[in-house]
Amino acid sequence: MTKLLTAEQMRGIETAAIESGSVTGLELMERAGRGVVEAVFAEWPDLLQASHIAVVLCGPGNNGGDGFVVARLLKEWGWEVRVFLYGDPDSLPPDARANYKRWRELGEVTVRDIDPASLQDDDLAVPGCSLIVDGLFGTGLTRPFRGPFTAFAQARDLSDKKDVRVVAIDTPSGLCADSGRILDTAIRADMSVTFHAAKLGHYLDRGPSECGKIVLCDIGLKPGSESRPAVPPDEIVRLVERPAHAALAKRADHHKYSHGHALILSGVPGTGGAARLAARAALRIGAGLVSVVCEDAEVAEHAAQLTAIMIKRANGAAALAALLEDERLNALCLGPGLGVDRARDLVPVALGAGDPPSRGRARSASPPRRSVVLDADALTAFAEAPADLFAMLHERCVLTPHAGEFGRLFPDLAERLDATPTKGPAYSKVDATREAAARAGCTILFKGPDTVIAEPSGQASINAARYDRAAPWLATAGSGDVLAGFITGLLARGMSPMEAAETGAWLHVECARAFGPGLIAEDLPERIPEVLRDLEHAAPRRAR
Ligand SMILES: NC(=O)C1=CN([C@@H]2O[C@H](COP(=O)(O)OP(=O)(O)OC[C@H]3O[C@@H](n4cnc5c(N)ncnc54)[C@H](OP(=O)(O)O)[C@@H]3O)[C@@H](O)[C@H]2O)[C@@H](O)CC1
Ligand SMILES: [K+]
Repeated sequence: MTKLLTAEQMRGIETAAIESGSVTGLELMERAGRGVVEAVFAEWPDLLQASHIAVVLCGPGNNGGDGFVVARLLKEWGWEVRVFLYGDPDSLPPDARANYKRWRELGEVTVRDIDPASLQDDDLAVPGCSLIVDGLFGTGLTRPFRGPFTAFAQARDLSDKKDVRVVAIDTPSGLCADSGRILDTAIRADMSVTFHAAKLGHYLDRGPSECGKIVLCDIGLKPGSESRPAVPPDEIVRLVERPAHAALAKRADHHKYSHGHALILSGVPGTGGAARLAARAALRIGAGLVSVVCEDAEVAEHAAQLTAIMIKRANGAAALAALLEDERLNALCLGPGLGVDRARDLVPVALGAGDPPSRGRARSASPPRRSVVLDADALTAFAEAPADLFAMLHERCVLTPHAGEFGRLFPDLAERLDATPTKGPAYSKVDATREAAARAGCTILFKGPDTVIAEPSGQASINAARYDRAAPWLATAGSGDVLAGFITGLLARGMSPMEAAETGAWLHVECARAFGPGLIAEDLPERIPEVLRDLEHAAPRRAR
């Protein structure tokens, strides 16, 4: 499991380790600085071949302390190093001050007031500079600050070397470690070296754009003891990773009904393509049977296009309710191409929230807990009255909003997420998705390149289509319909909502990456066989 931490969680782990006596803060800082230098040489081996010139920008906290360690190590390597401290040397925290003093035995420090009005940026134009080290702010960024960032921008622009590289210590300064949001302005790094575990901000929002490449440096912090972990496991956000092949494999002794029957509800004639995309995705991901549900007038359109996928007729809410008396139909998908009017009629029935409104019968005492994915129009249909939807949702539901749909159902959360952050830690997409899941009472998958998945218990994960999993071609019409279909198919196969959402999101990105440029939504389900084969080959071989 790849865990992602908040700044506070990281401080908790650091404090627990120091208090246990297993390590000192000074040792951690030394390992952090050394890790940065090793990462620089590993990433840019040409810098090893001769001595170079570096500019090291240090801030008023321990991030600055790491900067002084880096400066010392580069100097010992034979480099010429120019160090700038933004802050008062006498106010540095103890470990940073110790490293400031060690550096001062080797070289000068240009001290700057952190008041931007006093900046003398010309000094930063260091001829021949090959490397800029950003040690201004890390996990302790609490508010927007422009001064050193202006200075940094000038250092980069004024450098006469066009290939000057920028390494950020822990996080690019100005980037909120918890949310990936920028407090006013940020340094853009080519590489960010972070310690013990990546932070949420490395993967959320603007994080991936500002961090360059992420390098994880082990500074020897041991996990907390099982009985008293420094961070409760439930509070840790996970990065969604490659699913186990066993979770997706089919057993030889199973038949099609062992893998469930997924229903995809479709809309008026001419809009059925989205439902067919979702249905194809559900079938490819391994649902035993998949049916598109439509009204009489839409049968011809679907029949002309579908073969393995069946067609079931249901003219209106009462007919759907009758259809759903068959309990083998265990997963439903509503939304892709459904139309908001039809969604308003059918969503309550799909959720087992009583019979169709027109019949007016009392709500069933124990509605069937069938898995239901709501996407697109099925979400927009409740924009005027989200509470009505939340009252019907249950624990087997998954909502898959993009940012616009999220804003329609959770306008207050979206507003907080959209507001310009004025202090750190800023409100994050993880915060918003967790609150939304708690309010809705079901799993929420909040789409984007930084897809966040959360369930009402607070468990949360990020499926990042960034860094080495970037999939820009996923931004194409119908891609969301396919994702909804993948999740529905996995639910039909018996996965929990959280597992289905995570696995579906991971496979969605993997299929896009397997296809590459030129991808359209139709291509995504067709890549599933290749992706499943790769998973099988990556799985550890069983002992004979
Ligand atoms: N945790 C670990 O295990 C390890 C951590 N390590 C390193 O420590 C880093 C965290 O150090 P940190 O906590 O001292 O925070 P840091 O980012 O240096 O900034 C705090 C200072 O900045 C100030 N300040 C903030 N915003 C400001 C603004 N806008 N404008 C002006 N000032 C502002 C803030 O002032 P205050 O808010 O207190 O008034 C405070 O003085 C971490 O990222 C990693 O690099 C490693 O050594 C290895 C082990
Ligand atoms: K930094």
